[in-house]
Amino acid sequence: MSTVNIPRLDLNTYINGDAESRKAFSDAIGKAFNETGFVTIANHGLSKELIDKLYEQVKALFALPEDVKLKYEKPELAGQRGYTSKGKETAKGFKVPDLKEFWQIGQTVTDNDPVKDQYPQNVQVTELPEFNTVTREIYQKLETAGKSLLEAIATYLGLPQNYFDDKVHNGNSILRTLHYFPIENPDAVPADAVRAGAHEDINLITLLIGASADGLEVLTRDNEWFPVKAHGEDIVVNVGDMLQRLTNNKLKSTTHRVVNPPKEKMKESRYSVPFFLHPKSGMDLTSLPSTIDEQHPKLYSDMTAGEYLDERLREIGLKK
Ligand SMILES: O=C(O)CCC(=O)C(=O)O
Ligand SMILES: [Fe+2]
Repeated sequence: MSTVNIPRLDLNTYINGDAESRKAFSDAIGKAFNETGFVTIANHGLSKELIDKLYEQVKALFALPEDVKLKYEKPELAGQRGYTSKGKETAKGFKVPDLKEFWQIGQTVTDNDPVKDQYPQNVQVTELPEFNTVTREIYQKLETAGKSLLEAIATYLGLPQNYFDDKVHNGNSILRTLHYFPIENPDAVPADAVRAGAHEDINLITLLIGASADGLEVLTRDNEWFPVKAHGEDIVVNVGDMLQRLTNNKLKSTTHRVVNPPKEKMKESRYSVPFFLHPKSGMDLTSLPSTIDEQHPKLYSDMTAGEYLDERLREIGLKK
């Protein structure tokens, strides 16, 4: 098996570090994003207590009766808020849906904000008030950590440190709480059905809580699947297609998947919570001129983040 550069980086050395530590952090995240598209991050600002509280609520949510969960499903919102039941999302290019159910929480802005109309209201779980509050807190903390990571990436790309700030301020990010449900009858599962089929994320970067549970794998340059292991409460951060597009493939949106457990563990649930960091829909994703040259010809057409998201949601079956 090939070795893969997924370094463990300490975000505190960037946020509170001197110029030299900040540069070292930018260089390391840029190099890893160029080579494998993945890093793990320690000291991200989320305490163990907060993460434990989150998972307690996530488990309680998915343990609600089916009919209660279904009343929160909003196909008219393309699954972007509230509940998405089993069998709804299919990875691009796959025929069989993923073996998962999930709940999504979006951005909240003040009533007079120019982007207010673009964001549907979040769906509140009346049965679990604490679910609503803890996921809001997690959303805000991951958004803050994500902004620092984007600063470091901007520096690596030779852009002003604040390049992404106005683009992601009040952006269209999504917090997804995921339940990969127990498989009661492994023999009845179609051979090609997996927890999450091989895919790339749509957004700029993804911050994932809970990847310490087995199952997440990345596809290496040698076309081999390599397991991602996070230490303790560390989060996993990876490049999405929007950042890959902006950088004309200099930063790689690496294909990843979540495999099914061995047969004897199929009756166990797996939970995870990714935060898909999106910009506002108006962000221009035209590849940066500095990433285009004779060796690296321009690969993508020019599009805004909003146009691109629409195209992708149709491809994965969430938008009709
Ligand atoms: O559950 C995981 O570990 C990863 C989930 C994922 O890749 C996604 O939802 O895009
Ligand atoms: Fe993903």
